Amino acid sequence: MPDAMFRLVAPSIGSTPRIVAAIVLFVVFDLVALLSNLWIAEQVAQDAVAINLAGRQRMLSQQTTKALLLATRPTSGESPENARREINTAFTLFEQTLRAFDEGGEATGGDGHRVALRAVNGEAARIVQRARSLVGPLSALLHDDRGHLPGRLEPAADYLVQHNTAILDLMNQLTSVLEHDSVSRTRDLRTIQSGAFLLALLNFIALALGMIRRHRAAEEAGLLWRSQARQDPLTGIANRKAFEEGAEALLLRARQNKDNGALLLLDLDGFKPINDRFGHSAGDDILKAVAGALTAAARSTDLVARLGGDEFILLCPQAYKEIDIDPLCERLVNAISTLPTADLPGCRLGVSIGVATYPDCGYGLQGLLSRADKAMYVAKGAGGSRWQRAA
Ligand SMILES: Nc1nc2c(ncn2[C@@H]2O[C@H](COP(=O)(O)OP(=O)(O)OP(=O)(O)O)[C@@H](O)[C@H]2O)c(=O)[nH]1
Repeated sequence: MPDAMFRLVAPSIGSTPRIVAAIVLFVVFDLVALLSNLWIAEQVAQDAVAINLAGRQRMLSQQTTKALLLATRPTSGESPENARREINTAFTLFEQTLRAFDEGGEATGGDGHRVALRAVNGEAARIVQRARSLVGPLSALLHDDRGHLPGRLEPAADYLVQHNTAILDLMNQLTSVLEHDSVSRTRDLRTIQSGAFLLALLNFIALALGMIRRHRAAEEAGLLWRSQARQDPLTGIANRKAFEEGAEALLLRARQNKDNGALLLLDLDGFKPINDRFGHSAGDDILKAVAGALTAAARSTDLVARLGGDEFILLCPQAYKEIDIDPLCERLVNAISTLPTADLPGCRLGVSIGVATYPDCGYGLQGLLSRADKAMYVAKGAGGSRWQRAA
């Protein structure tokens, strides 16, 4: 991911409180998506029941009409008693369902179980109210004072024949409006669900990016710390620890391959007077210049380090005795003795170099160091600004 985008999406999520906040948000968004899913399923189930019952109202209305006609104008073989029972059952169900649509409450489902209906609203409520006012007179005609079917049903049959089409039409409208409401309610809920899912996803991405960012920062801090722990803070070249690690690995390889090489231990001559006469910072500048001169003179495969004070060291793999080492030492002595000291009048800088070669002095780092140290003191004792190979 490009860095600019990374910064845009996860501006400062790397800190612990922000990661915790992002995890909490992730859980919340996911819960919203889950709950809206359950809510949608529940709504769809309730809508299906309501649509089904609205459809059944048409059938009940037809059934009541037919039974009323049979009860009032019996044809051959039809039992008026059965018809009266059917009127009672069908019309009671019809009325009960219409009331449940209007006021909310229980109705009887197709399988005889009780089902809870929500009161409909909007256009559906207006249709239900119109239907109830249309059915109201019929209800009065079909129930006597004790709530039973009256003896004479002709007025009810006439009323229903007259208004059945209108009632059927209203029940058709109710079914369509309920279907339409259900579709748009489901669509709205889906939008909420998709939004919650999208937010959860974005939050997850931000969270993941935040963690990557945190991981990267920790890695960078570790790298910086490791490089600082291996660097001489004044000169910027490797310190003793880094040199020892690198040299051990190099000498191990050299031992396995039976390679030649050399360890050069360097100690400046005449450094203390610079410090004493011109101050510590003038001495620091000299140490930095020496480090630069050594690095410039060394090959890219050589290890160059400052051991401390005015002591430096070089490990030169695959350096062949005099052929390579003498010219290198000469270059180093010249480079250091010709460092610009114009603003340090009366000071002469030089360097004494002790050289221990391998395999002659062995492949062990400590052995090479001690032989080079002794050789360096011989060079210094002989007046400095020279090199000496270990005996
Ligand atoms: N400016 C500066 N001086 C340092 C630093 N580390 C050590 N020194 C000084 O380096 C000097 C080293 O002393 P010597 O080794 O006697 O210096 P020298 O004059 O070259 O003497 P020989 O080595 O005997 O030739 C001491 O004065 C230390 O205080 C440093 O980081 N910066």
